[in-house]
Amino acid sequence: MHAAVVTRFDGPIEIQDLPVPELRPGQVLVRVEASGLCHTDIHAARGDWPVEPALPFTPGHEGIGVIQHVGAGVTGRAVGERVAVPWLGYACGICDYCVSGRETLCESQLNTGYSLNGCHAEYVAAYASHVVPVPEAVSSFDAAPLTCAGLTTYKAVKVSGLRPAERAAIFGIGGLGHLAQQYAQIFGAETVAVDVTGEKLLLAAELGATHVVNAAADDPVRAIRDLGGADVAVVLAADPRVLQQAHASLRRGGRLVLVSLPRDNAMSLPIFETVLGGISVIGSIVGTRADLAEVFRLHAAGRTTVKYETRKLDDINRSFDDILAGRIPARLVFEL
Ligand SMILES: NC(=O)c1ccc[n+]([C@@H]2O[C@H](COP(=O)([O-])OP(=O)(O)OC[C@H]3O[C@@H](n4cnc5c(N)ncnc54)[C@H](O)[C@@H]3O)[C@@H](O)[C@H]2O)c1
Ligand SMILES: [Zn+2]
Ligand SMILES: [Zn+2]
Repeated sequence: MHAAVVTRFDGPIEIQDLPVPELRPGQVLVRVEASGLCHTDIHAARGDWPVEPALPFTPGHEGIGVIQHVGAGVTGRAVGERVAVPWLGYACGICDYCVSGRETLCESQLNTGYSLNGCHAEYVAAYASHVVPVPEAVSSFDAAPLTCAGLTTYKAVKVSGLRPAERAAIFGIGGLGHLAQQYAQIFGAETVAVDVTGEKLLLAAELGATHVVNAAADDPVRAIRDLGGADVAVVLAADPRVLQQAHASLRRGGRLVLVSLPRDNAMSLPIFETVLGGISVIGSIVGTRADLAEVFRLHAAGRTTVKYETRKLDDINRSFDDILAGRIPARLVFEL
Protein backbone atom coordinates (compact mmCIF):
# COMPACT_ATOMS: atom_id res chain seq x y z
CA MET A 1 0.00 0.00 0.00
CA HIS A 2 0.89 3.64 -0.52
CA ALA A 3 1.63 5.34 2.84
CA ALA A 4 3.14 8.56 4.17
CA VAL A 5 5.95 7.73 6.58
CA VAL A 6 7.82 10.00 8.97
CA THR A 7 11.38 8.65 9.21
CA ARG A 8 13.05 11.69 10.83
CA PHE A 9 11.86 14.86 12.56
CA ASP A 10 14.08 17.22 10.55
CA GLY A 11 13.38 16.08 7.01
CA PRO A 12 10.57 15.54 4.51
CA ILE A 13 7.94 12.85 4.86
CA GLU A 14 8.47 9.84 2.60
CA ILE A 15 5.84 8.15 0.48
CA GLN A 16 6.55 4.43 0.72
CA ASP A 17 5.09 1.19 -0.58
CA LEU A 18 4.42 -0.90 2.51
CA PRO A 19 2.65 -4.19 3.17
CA VAL A 20 -0.99 -3.86 4.25
CA PRO A 21 -0.91 -3.82 8.10
CA GLU A 22 -1.46 -7.06 10.03
CA LEU A 23 -4.31 -6.92 12.51
CA ARG A 24 -3.80 -7.26 16.25
CA PRO A 25 -6.65 -8.95 18.13
CA GLY A 26 -9.58 -6.53 18.42
CA GLN A 27 -8.65 -4.56 15.31
CA VAL A 28 -10.32 -4.02 11.95
CA LEU A 29 -8.66 -3.24 8.63
CA VAL A 30 -10.02 -0.04 7.10
CA ARG A 31 -9.53 0.86 3.42
CA VAL A 32 -9.07 4.63 3.79
CA GLU A 33 -10.99 6.84 1.33
CA ALA A 34 -10.38 10.27 2.83
CA SER A 35 -7.80 11.41 5.38
CA GLY A 36 -7.80 14.94 6.76
CA LEU A 37 -4.56 16.77 7.46
CA CYS A 38 -4.63 18.20 10.99
CA HIS A 39 -2.00 20.66 12.21
CA THR A 40 -1.23 18.01 14.85
CA ASP A 41 0.27 15.88 12.04
CA ILE A 42 2.78 18.67 11.49
CA HIS A 43 3.65 18.78 15.21
CA ALA A 44 3.96 14.96 15.19
CA ALA A 45 6.18 14.86 12.11
CA ARG A 46 8.49 17.53 13.54
CA GLY A 47 8.73 16.07 17.04
CA ASP A 48 7.32 19.31 18.49
CA TRP A 49 5.88 17.85 21.69
CA PRO A 50 7.34 16.62 24.99
CA VAL A 51 6.55 12.98 24.15
CA GLU A 52 7.77 12.29 20.61
CA PRO A 53 6.28 9.49 18.52
CA ALA A 54 8.59 6.50 17.87
CA LEU A 55 10.06 6.54 14.33
CA PRO A 56 9.09 5.49 11.73
CA PHE A 57 5.35 6.12 11.81
CA THR A 58 2.43 7.12 9.60
CA PRO A 59 0.54 10.24 10.75
CA GLY A 60 -3.17 11.01 10.22
CA HIS A 61 -6.14 10.76 12.60
CA GLU A 62 -9.04 12.00 10.46
CA GLY A 63 -9.39 8.81 8.44
CA ILE A 64 -12.66 7.68 6.86
CA GLY A 65 -13.02 4.36 5.09
CA VAL A 66 -14.73 1.03 4.80
CA ILE A 67 -13.95 -2.03 6.94
CA GLN A 68 -12.36 -4.75 4.78
CA HIS A 69 -11.51 -7.37 7.43
CA VAL A 70 -12.25 -7.91 11.08
CA GLY A 71 -9.55 -9.35 13.34
CA ALA A 72 -9.73 -11.96 16.10
CA GLY A 73 -12.22 -11.23 18.85
CA VAL A 74 -13.97 -8.32 17.12
CA THR A 75 -17.64 -7.93 17.95
CA GLY A 76 -20.08 -5.23 16.94
CA ARG A 77 -18.31 -4.09 13.75
CA ALA A 78 -18.64 -5.74 10.34
CA VAL A 79 -17.04 -5.81 6.92
CA GLY A 80 -18.55 -3.13 4.66
CA GLU A 81 -19.27 -0.58 7.43
CA ARG A 82 -17.96 2.96 6.82
CA VAL A 83 -16.18 4.29 9.89
CA ALA A 84 -14.08 7.16 11.21
CA VAL A 85 -10.66 6.45 12.72
CA PRO A 86 -10.02 9.25 15.25
CA TRP A 87 -7.09 10.38 17.41
CA LEU A 88 -8.35 8.31 20.36
CA GLY A 89 -7.30 5.01 18.82
CA TYR A 90 -7.70 2.95 21.98
CA ALA A 91 -8.63 3.50 25.62
CA CYS A 92 -8.69 0.80 28.29
CA GLY A 93 -12.43 0.97 29.03
CA ILE A 94 -12.05 0.14 32.73
CA CYS A 95 -10.12 2.97 34.39
CA ASP A 96 -11.80 5.72 36.39
CA TYR A 97 -11.70 8.09 33.38
CA CYS A 98 -13.04 5.55 30.90
CA VAL A 99 -15.96 4.49 33.09
CA SER A 100 -16.94 8.07 33.88
CA GLY A 101 -17.32 9.26 30.27
CA ARG A 102 -13.85 10.81 30.16
CA GLU A 103 -12.10 8.28 27.92
CA THR A 104 -9.94 11.01 26.33
CA LEU A 105 -8.12 11.26 29.68
CA CYS A 106 -7.36 7.49 29.86
CA GLU A 107 -3.74 7.01 30.86
CA SER A 108 -3.48 3.82 28.78
CA GLN A 109 -4.76 5.43 25.59
CA LEU A 110 -3.14 4.93 22.20
CA ASN A 111 -3.33 7.67 19.60
CA THR A 112 -3.86 7.20 15.89
CA GLY A 113 -1.09 8.69 13.79
CA TYR A 114 1.13 9.04 16.86
CA SER A 115 1.56 5.87 18.95
CA LEU A 116 -0.40 3.83 16.35
CA ASN A 117 0.19 4.08 12.61
CA GLY A 118 -2.36 6.49 11.20
CA CYS A 119 -4.60 7.17 8.25
CA HIS A 120 -2.35 8.88 5.66
CA ALA A 121 -2.17 5.49 3.93
CA GLU A 122 -4.40 3.27 1.82
CA TYR A 123 -5.09 0.99 4.78
CA VAL A 124 -5.11 1.46 8.54
CA ALA A 125 -5.44 -1.11 11.32
CA ALA A 126 -7.76 0.35 13.98
CA TYR A 127 -9.24 -0.94 17.23
CA ALA A 128 -12.84 -1.90 16.47
CA SER A 129 -13.93 -0.53 19.86
CA HIS A 130 -12.78 2.99 18.95
CA VAL A 131 -13.84 3.47 15.33
CA VAL A 132 -17.07 5.45 14.97
CA PRO A 133 -19.70 4.68 12.30
CA VAL A 134 -20.28 7.47 9.77
CA PRO A 135 -23.95 8.11 8.90
CA GLU A 136 -24.87 7.71 5.25
CA ALA A 137 -25.86 11.38 4.95
CA VAL A 138 -22.28 12.50 5.73
CA SER A 139 -19.80 12.24 2.84
CA SER A 140 -16.35 10.79 3.57
CA PHE A 141 -14.73 14.11 2.66
CA ASP A 142 -16.92 16.06 5.10
CA ALA A 143 -16.53 13.34 7.73
CA ALA A 144 -12.72 13.50 7.67
CA PRO A 145 -12.32 17.05 9.07
CA LEU A 146 -15.21 16.44 11.45
CA THR A 147 -13.31 13.50 12.98
CA CYS A 148 -10.74 15.73 14.67
CA ALA A 149 -11.32 19.40 13.82
CA GLY A 150 -15.08 19.07 14.34
CA LEU A 151 -14.96 16.75 17.32
CA THR A 152 -12.30 18.77 19.16
CA THR A 153 -14.02 22.10 18.76
CA TYR A 154 -17.49 20.77 19.51
CA LYS A 155 -16.06 19.46 22.77
CA ALA A 156 -14.17 22.70 23.45
CA VAL A 157 -17.38 24.69 23.09
CA LYS A 158 -19.21 22.20 25.32
CA VAL A 159 -16.65 22.36 28.13
CA SER A 160 -16.63 26.16 27.98
CA GLY A 161 -20.23 26.14 29.19
CA LEU A 162 -21.08 28.65 26.45
CA ARG A 163 -24.65 29.94 26.72
CA PRO A 164 -26.92 31.81 24.30
CA ALA A 165 -26.47 35.59 24.58
CA GLU A 166 -22.80 35.13 25.42
CA ARG A 167 -19.92 36.19 23.17
CA ALA A 168 -17.33 33.65 22.00
CA ALA A 169 -13.99 34.70 20.51
CA ILE A 170 -12.36 32.11 18.28
CA PHE A 171 -8.61 32.66 17.82
CA GLY A 172 -7.45 30.93 14.60
CA ILE A 173 -9.94 30.17 11.83
CA GLY A 174 -8.14 27.18 10.35
CA GLY A 175 -9.30 23.58 10.21
CA LEU A 176 -10.46 23.67 13.82
CA GLY A 177 -11.53 27.31 13.97
CA HIS A 178 -14.01 27.32 11.09
CA LEU A 179 -15.90 24.56 12.86
CA ALA A 180 -15.46 26.01 16.37
CA GLN A 181 -17.20 29.15 15.18
CA GLN A 182 -20.13 27.15 13.82
CA TYR A 183 -20.56 25.19 17.06
CA ALA A 184 -20.47 28.43 19.06
CA GLN A 185 -23.24 29.73 16.79
CA ILE A 186 -25.24 26.51 17.23
CA PHE A 187 -24.96 27.07 21.00
CA GLY A 188 -26.59 30.44 20.33
CA ALA A 189 -23.64 32.74 20.97
CA GLU A 190 -22.39 35.86 19.22
CA THR A 191 -19.01 35.05 17.61
CA VAL A 192 -15.82 36.99 17.03
CA ALA A 193 -13.44 35.33 14.54
CA VAL A 194 -9.76 36.27 14.84
CA ASP A 195 -7.08 35.33 12.32
CA VAL A 196 -4.09 36.84 10.56
CA THR A 197 -5.16 36.21 6.97
CA GLY A 198 -7.95 38.00 5.11
CA GLU A 199 -9.17 34.85 3.38
CA LYS A 200 -9.86 33.03 6.63
CA LEU A 201 -11.83 36.04 7.85
CA LEU A 202 -13.87 36.11 4.66
CA LEU A 203 -14.69 32.45 5.28
CA ALA A 204 -15.61 33.26 8.89
CA ALA A 205 -17.96 36.00 7.73
CA GLU A 206 -19.50 33.66 5.14
CA LEU A 207 -20.09 31.13 7.90
CA GLY A 208 -21.94 33.70 9.95
CA ALA A 209 -19.39 35.25 12.33
CA THR A 210 -20.89 38.29 14.04
CA HIS A 211 -17.51 40.10 13.99
CA VAL A 212 -14.14 39.42 12.38
CA VAL A 213 -10.77 40.79 13.51
CA ASN A 214 -7.57 40.67 11.47
CA ALA A 215 -4.89 40.36 14.16
CA ALA A 216 -2.19 41.18 11.61
CA ALA A 217 -3.67 44.67 11.21
CA ASP A 218 -5.59 45.38 14.44
CA ASP A 219 -5.11 44.60 18.11
CA PRO A 220 -7.60 41.79 18.76
CA VAL A 221 -7.67 42.51 22.50
CA ARG A 222 -8.78 46.08 21.99
CA ALA A 223 -11.26 45.10 19.26
CA ILE A 224 -12.91 42.46 21.48
CA ARG A 225 -12.87 44.62 24.61
CA ASP A 226 -14.54 47.39 22.61
CA LEU A 227 -17.39 44.95 22.05
CA GLY A 228 -17.61 44.36 25.81
CA GLY A 229 -15.13 41.47 26.05
CA ALA A 230 -15.54 37.76 25.40
CA ASP A 231 -17.28 35.33 27.76
CA VAL A 232 -15.39 32.46 26.15
CA ALA A 233 -12.11 32.57 24.21
CA VAL A 234 -11.00 29.42 22.38
CA VAL A 235 -7.32 29.27 21.43
CA LEU A 236 -6.75 27.38 18.19
CA ALA A 237 -3.71 29.12 16.70
CA ALA A 238 -0.38 27.32 17.11
CA ASP A 239 1.31 30.52 18.27
CA PRO A 240 1.93 30.95 22.02
CA ARG A 241 1.35 34.75 21.90
CA VAL A 242 -2.28 34.17 21.04
CA LEU A 243 -2.85 32.70 24.47
CA GLN A 244 -2.15 36.02 26.20
CA GLN A 245 -4.35 37.86 23.72
CA ALA A 246 -7.20 35.43 24.25
CA HIS A 247 -6.89 35.77 28.04
CA ALA A 248 -6.81 39.56 27.85
CA SER A 249 -9.88 39.64 25.61
CA LEU A 250 -12.08 38.01 28.28
CA ARG A 251 -14.56 39.87 30.41
CA ARG A 252 -14.91 39.02 34.09
CA GLY A 253 -16.17 35.48 34.64
CA GLY A 254 -14.76 34.47 31.27
CA ARG A 255 -13.48 31.04 30.28
CA LEU A 256 -10.24 30.53 28.38
CA VAL A 257 -10.22 27.22 26.52
CA LEU A 258 -6.80 25.97 25.42
CA VAL A 259 -6.79 23.66 22.44
CA SER A 260 -3.76 24.45 20.26
CA LEU A 261 -0.47 22.81 21.19
CA PRO A 262 2.39 25.07 20.08
CA ARG A 263 5.93 23.73 20.13
CA ASP A 264 7.04 25.85 23.08
CA ASN A 265 5.43 23.94 25.98
CA ALA A 266 5.08 26.93 28.31
CA MET A 267 2.56 29.62 29.01
CA SER A 268 2.44 32.74 31.08
CA LEU A 269 -0.78 34.32 32.30
CA PRO A 270 -1.27 37.21 34.73
CA ILE A 271 -2.36 35.94 38.16
CA PHE A 272 -4.00 39.15 39.37
CA GLU A 273 -6.41 39.53 36.43
CA THR A 274 -7.16 35.82 36.47
CA VAL A 275 -8.05 35.75 40.18
CA LEU A 276 -9.89 39.06 40.43
CA GLY A 277 -11.67 38.44 37.14
CA GLY A 278 -12.78 34.95 38.15
CA ILE A 279 -11.29 33.59 34.93
CA SER A 280 -11.33 29.83 34.29
CA VAL A 281 -8.53 28.26 32.28
CA ILE A 282 -9.60 24.97 30.72
CA GLY A 283 -7.53 22.49 28.70
CA SER A 284 -9.53 20.48 26.18
CA ILE A 285 -8.36 17.39 24.31
CA VAL A 286 -10.32 15.99 21.34
CA GLY A 287 -13.64 14.39 22.37
CA THR A 288 -15.22 11.02 23.05
CA ARG A 289 -16.81 8.56 20.64
CA ALA A 290 -20.20 9.82 21.80
CA ASP A 291 -19.18 13.42 21.04
CA LEU A 292 -18.13 12.37 17.53
CA ALA A 293 -21.47 10.66 16.94
CA GLU A 294 -23.14 13.97 17.93
CA VAL A 295 -20.87 15.90 15.54
CA PHE A 296 -21.90 13.57 12.71
CA ARG A 297 -25.59 13.91 13.64
CA LEU A 298 -25.37 17.71 13.56
CA HIS A 299 -23.73 17.56 10.14
CA ALA A 300 -26.26 15.07 8.79
CA ALA A 301 -28.96 17.49 9.92
CA GLY A 302 -27.38 20.25 7.82
CA ARG A 303 -26.23 22.32 10.81
CA THR A 304 -22.51 22.56 9.86
CA THR A 305 -20.46 23.29 6.73
CA VAL A 306 -17.05 21.71 6.23
CA LYS A 307 -14.65 23.71 4.09
CA TYR A 308 -11.92 21.57 2.50
CA GLU A 309 -9.77 21.07 -0.53
CA THR A 310 -8.64 17.61 -1.69
CA ARG A 311 -5.06 16.62 -2.46
CA LYS A 312 -3.10 13.52 -3.42
CA LEU A 313 -1.02 11.93 -0.67
CA ASP A 314 2.12 12.55 -2.76
CA ASP A 315 1.58 16.26 -2.07
CA ILE A 316 1.98 15.90 1.70
CA ASN A 317 5.19 17.92 2.05
CA ARG A 318 3.87 20.80 -0.04
CA SER A 319 0.66 20.61 1.97
CA PHE A 320 2.54 21.07 5.25
CA ASP A 321 4.22 24.18 3.80
CA ASP A 322 0.90 25.58 2.59
CA ILE A 323 -0.73 25.11 6.00
CA LEU A 324 2.17 26.78 7.80
CA ALA A 325 2.02 29.69 5.34
CA GLY A 326 -1.72 30.11 5.95
CA ARG A 327 -2.56 29.38 2.30
CA ILE A 328 -5.22 26.72 3.00
CA PRO A 329 -8.96 27.33 3.08
CA ALA A 330 -9.62 25.56 6.39
CA ARG A 331 -8.77 21.87 5.77
CA LEU A 332 -6.87 19.68 3.31
CA VAL A 333 -8.13 16.14 2.83
CA PHE A 334 -6.10 13.44 1.09
CA GLU A 335 -7.97 11.32 -1.42
CA LEU A 336 -6.68 7.74 -1.19
N1 LIG B 1 -6.45 19.85 21.89
C1 LIG B 1 -6.80 19.06 20.90
O1 LIG B 1 -7.52 18.07 21.10
C2 LIG B 1 -6.36 19.36 19.50
C3 LIG B 1 -6.96 18.67 18.43
C4 LIG B 1 -6.58 19.00 17.13
C5 LIG B 1 -5.63 19.99 16.91
N2 LIG B 1 -5.06 20.60 17.98
C6 LIG B 1 -4.08 21.69 17.78
O2 LIG B 1 -4.80 22.85 17.43
C7 LIG B 1 -3.97 23.72 16.65
C8 LIG B 1 -4.72 24.16 15.41
O3 LIG B 1 -4.94 23.07 14.52
P1 LIG B 1 -5.56 23.32 13.05
O4 LIG B 1 -5.49 22.01 12.37
O5 LIG B 1 -6.83 24.04 13.15
O6 LIG B 1 -4.43 24.31 12.44
P2 LIG B 1 -4.55 25.31 11.19
O7 LIG B 1 -3.15 25.59 10.79
O8 LIG B 1 -5.53 24.80 10.20
O9 LIG B 1 -5.21 26.64 11.84
C9 LIG B 1 -4.51 27.55 12.62
C10 LIG B 1 -5.07 28.93 12.28
O10 LIG B 1 -4.47 29.87 13.16
C11 LIG B 1 -4.25 31.06 12.42
N3 LIG B 1 -3.25 31.88 13.10
C12 LIG B 1 -1.90 31.78 13.06
N4 LIG B 1 -1.35 32.74 13.82
C13 LIG B 1 -2.37 33.44 14.35
C14 LIG B 1 -2.42 34.57 15.22
N5 LIG B 1 -1.32 35.15 15.69
N6 LIG B 1 -3.65 35.04 15.57
C15 LIG B 1 -4.77 34.46 15.10
N7 LIG B 1 -4.77 33.40 14.28
C16 LIG B 1 -3.57 32.90 13.90
C17 LIG B 1 -3.80 30.54 11.06
O11 LIG B 1 -3.91 31.52 10.04
C18 LIG B 1 -4.77 29.38 10.87
O12 LIG B 1 -5.95 29.80 10.23
C19 LIG B 1 -2.68 22.92 16.41
O13 LIG B 1 -1.72 23.30 17.38
C20 LIG B 1 -3.11 21.48 16.65
O14 LIG B 1 -2.06 20.63 17.02
C21 LIG B 1 -5.41 20.33 19.25
ZN1 LIG C 1 -6.24 16.56 14.91
ZN1 LIG D 1 -9.01 4.02 30.52
